[in-house]
Amino acid sequence: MEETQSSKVVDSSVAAHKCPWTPPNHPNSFVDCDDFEMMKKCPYHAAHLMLWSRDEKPFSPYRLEEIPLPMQTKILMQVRFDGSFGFPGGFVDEVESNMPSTFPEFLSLLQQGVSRELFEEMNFGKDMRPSYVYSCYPTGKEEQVMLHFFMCQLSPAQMKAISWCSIISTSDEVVGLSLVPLFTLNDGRRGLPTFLTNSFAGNAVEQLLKSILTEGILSEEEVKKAYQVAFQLLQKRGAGTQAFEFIR
Ligand SMILES: O=c1[nH]cnc2c1ncn2[C@@H]1O[C@H](COP(=O)(O)OP(=O)(O)O)[C@@H](O)[C@H]1O
Repeated sequence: MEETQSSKVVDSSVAAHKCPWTPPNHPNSFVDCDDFEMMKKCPYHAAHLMLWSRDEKPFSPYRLEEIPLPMQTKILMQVRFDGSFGFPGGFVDEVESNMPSTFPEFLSLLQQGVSRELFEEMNFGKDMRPSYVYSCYPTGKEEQVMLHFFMCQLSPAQMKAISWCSIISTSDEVVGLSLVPLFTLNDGRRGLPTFLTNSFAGNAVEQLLKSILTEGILSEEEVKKAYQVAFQLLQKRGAGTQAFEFIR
């Protein structure tokens, strides 16, 4: 099909976040989408948000002295009611019931939706305007959900405040908060590889890895290695590779 220039979303912030590498052996294929005409045709839209911060001074989380390089970055994920990990966010009903005609309006609704979800789930960030990263959809599903991903960099103080805010949140969809271990310990498996063997909602693991790469938090080599070790760990457990067969 021929693409017209107008149907393509031309947005420099999207190009800036293009992932240089897609995880191999990705059993669920999620296809990147930057075509607004296609987005408009999709009946369901969900938006999720990665909150992260960069501390000036490196720190060793969990008082583990064996961490080869102390962490400087914190990435927040949540443990959902179903036991899987994901980012704050959810379905954005506003775009489903009233699809705007332009991409900027559409983005603005998604931003409002994801901030509203964040506030509901974590009691934080009501008026936040997070940056758009990219959109994609899962293939091979009858009911199509377009997944839109946003990021917002917080100050270290805001990041600290979040855990307090979430304690008083009344949401029953979130059962815990977690920082992502952004290191691999000397045995080559504890840390990020082990974290990646958890179950993740939607394409959260891909969103996480893309963000780590595009923000230069870890090198491509480190991310690839962690992903490969996680995959081997799951196979060794005889548990298949469920963590990579994302939950919808
Ligand atoms: O962190 C995430 N990243 C990507 N997709 C996710 C994440 N969490 C949930 N999803 C997917 O987004 C859609 C909406 O799920 P979610 O549980 O967030 O919505 P809800 O809270 O509005 O019910 C589902 O298709 C789910 O698989």
